[in-house]
Amino acid sequence: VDGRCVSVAYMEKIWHHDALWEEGNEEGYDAAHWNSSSQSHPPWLRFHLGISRWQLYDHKDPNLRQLEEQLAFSRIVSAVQKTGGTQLKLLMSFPNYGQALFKPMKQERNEETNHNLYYFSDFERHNAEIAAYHLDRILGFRRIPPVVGRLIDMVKEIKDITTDRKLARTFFTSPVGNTCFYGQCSYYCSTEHAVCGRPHVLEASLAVMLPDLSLAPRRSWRSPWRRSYSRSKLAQWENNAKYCESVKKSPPYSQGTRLVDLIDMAILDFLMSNMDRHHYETFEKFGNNTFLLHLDNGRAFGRHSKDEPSILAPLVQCCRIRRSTLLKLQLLALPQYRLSDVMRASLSRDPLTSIAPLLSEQHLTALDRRLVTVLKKLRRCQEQYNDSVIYNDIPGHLNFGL
Ligand SMILES: Nc1ncnc2c1ncn2[C@@H]1O[C@H](COP(=O)(O)OP(=O)(O)OP(=O)(O)O)[C@@H](O)[C@H]1O
Ligand SMILES: [Mn+2]
Repeated sequence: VDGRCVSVAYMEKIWHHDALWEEGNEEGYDAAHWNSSSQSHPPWLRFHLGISRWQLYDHKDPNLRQLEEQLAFSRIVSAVQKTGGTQLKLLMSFPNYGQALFKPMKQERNEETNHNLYYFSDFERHNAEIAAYHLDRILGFRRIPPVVGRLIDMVKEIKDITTDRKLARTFFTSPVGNTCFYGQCSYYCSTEHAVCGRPHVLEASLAVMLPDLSLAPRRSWRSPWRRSYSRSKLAQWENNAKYCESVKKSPPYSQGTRLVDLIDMAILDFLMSNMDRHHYETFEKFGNNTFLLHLDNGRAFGRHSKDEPSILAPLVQCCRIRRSTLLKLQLLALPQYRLSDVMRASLSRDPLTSIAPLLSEQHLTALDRRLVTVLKKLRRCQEQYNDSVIYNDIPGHLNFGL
């Protein structure tokens, strides 16, 4: 039983729908002449079919470039608000039936999140979604769906084509003549928090949509290290240094790779300073023995001048790490593979880099500084617990220590 579960359901849907699509085409969409040969599949479908129990896409997946290109350049035929979640998001569709989750630019690249703002009131950043995808891939996790940056014509690609009346009604022209809209959502969807173009061009992130929930249902898990979303209360893990002991004993953390996967996620979040990881998701069909989806990274990369050590609590309190992750971190700490350099190079392939680098140099420097911190914490772990720190997911690998 491997990745096929998602795939089989998908193939069934495609085969059922082929006939329909070839008969009458919806407006703006291409005729779908797909068959069981993957050569005829559009990139988003190849992405869906390639999702496995262990990762979203393969290390050397040749489809990734094509998928990114589709997200960046394919014509947008539909844009409607996506319900669920707290901040404004749009669901965009392409002529080949591919779909993407759109998040608009709300903050300038060099702006740091206000220090008096609680993490749960922070804005989401389009560049954080993009940078998180690159970081996750560089760390070898491949647990974030591909995201690209794109300049959107708010009039031609949203207002003029949307069938979402509620969305269309929130468009207005600002005092200086820029096109703005605010949509409907539970936070920041008001004239004061409108998203405005220059004059109607807007930077945004587009993340490829995962397979529909009806085909590949997902389970949402509360993180044991989630923060208290109250200004006055502390969470259990903040008071109890032995907290990990109880987590380790309780399913699903007591078995398989769930705990080290959670620690991987904590390392990713510490590097990009994301305090907002209250939940994570898995594909239901893969059961408990599967990778964790790292969705919703918009609140990462808010501050470069400050690190947030508490994000590393799962690592510090459990003192455990996958060997593959450790080796990757050690590699990225070497001068010739420096994390900041690899990130800069990787991000430079995103179309929005031509407007401005997606992460400022200060954010890149912060990545290197935080990586040193992670390795320091691991060394301290090994002084304390020796060999039990490394979870050997690469059998046959010789142990050279830290
Ligand atoms: N690429 C994706 N494909 C499919 N579904 C997605 C994708 N990214 C996010 N989602 C779903 O959309 C939901 C809302 O997205 P997201 O968490 O980014 O928005 P949000 O407004 O920040 O939500 P919240 O306030 O609950 O954190 C997520 O819980 C997730 O289930
Ligand atoms: Mn969120």
